[in-house]
Amino acid sequence: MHNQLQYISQGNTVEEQVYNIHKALDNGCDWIQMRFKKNYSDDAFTLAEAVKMLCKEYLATFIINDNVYLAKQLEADGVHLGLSDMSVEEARLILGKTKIIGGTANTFEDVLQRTTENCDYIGLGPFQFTNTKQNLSPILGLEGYRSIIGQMQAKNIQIPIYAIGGITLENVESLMETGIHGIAVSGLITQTENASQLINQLNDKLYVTI
Ligand SMILES: Cc1ncc(COP(=O)(O)OP(=O)(O)O)c(N)n1
Ligand SMILES: Cc1nc(C(=O)O)sc1CCOP(=O)(O)O
Ligand SMILES: [Mg+2]
Repeated sequence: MHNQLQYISQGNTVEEQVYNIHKALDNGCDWIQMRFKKNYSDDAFTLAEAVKMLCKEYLATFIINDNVYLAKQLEADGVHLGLSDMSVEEARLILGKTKIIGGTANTFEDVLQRTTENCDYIGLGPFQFTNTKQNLSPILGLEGYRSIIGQMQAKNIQIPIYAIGGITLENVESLMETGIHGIAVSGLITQTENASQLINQLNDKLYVTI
């Protein structure tokens, strides 16, 4: 089963992105989503090459946001697709059966769609307000996760759910209690002054052994 903590990278330049991703890897994050909104530029290819090498060095999972062709070209471990990105079906034809294809969902109806499309996981959000992404869908909050995951359980839908959107360390335990599989975070890890302590604390709350 997939790791429970995904770092979604930030940075306006290749250098900023590499710095932030290296910091996350060097402090214990083992699943990177390269999210570089100049996605179809030469810089994106340069960045993806560097991130692929870093993830190989750290034995981390490497997926790319939006750009399926780049993921294919770099033989990344997979992609994350939003509801207005390439279809999961088309991405699966391009990437093949062994690659990870994650999909965004904002409602239970989206979850049903992602399940029908056979996504490997769902990024369900936004949990709360965040400046990291523009044009957010309606905020879900804890009640939103409880409602959607309750509907999933009623229909025995078992696709892994990752909460995303404005997540802080204080939110993790209550989010995990809703039944999510894990979390995807961006700003929390990018902005921390103590990445090692933060990532250890996040992992302690995520990988709780009963
Ligand atoms: C894990 C995860 N969940 C959701 C998203 C959002 O993807 P998308 O809706 O395509 O928006 P952009 O990230 O492309 O702005 C994600 N990237 N990762
Ligand atoms: C990339 C993304 N997608 C979201 C969604 O709701 O689909 S929220 C989001 C931003 C996540 O970054 P941060 O942890 O800094 O809030
Ligand atoms: Mg997208």
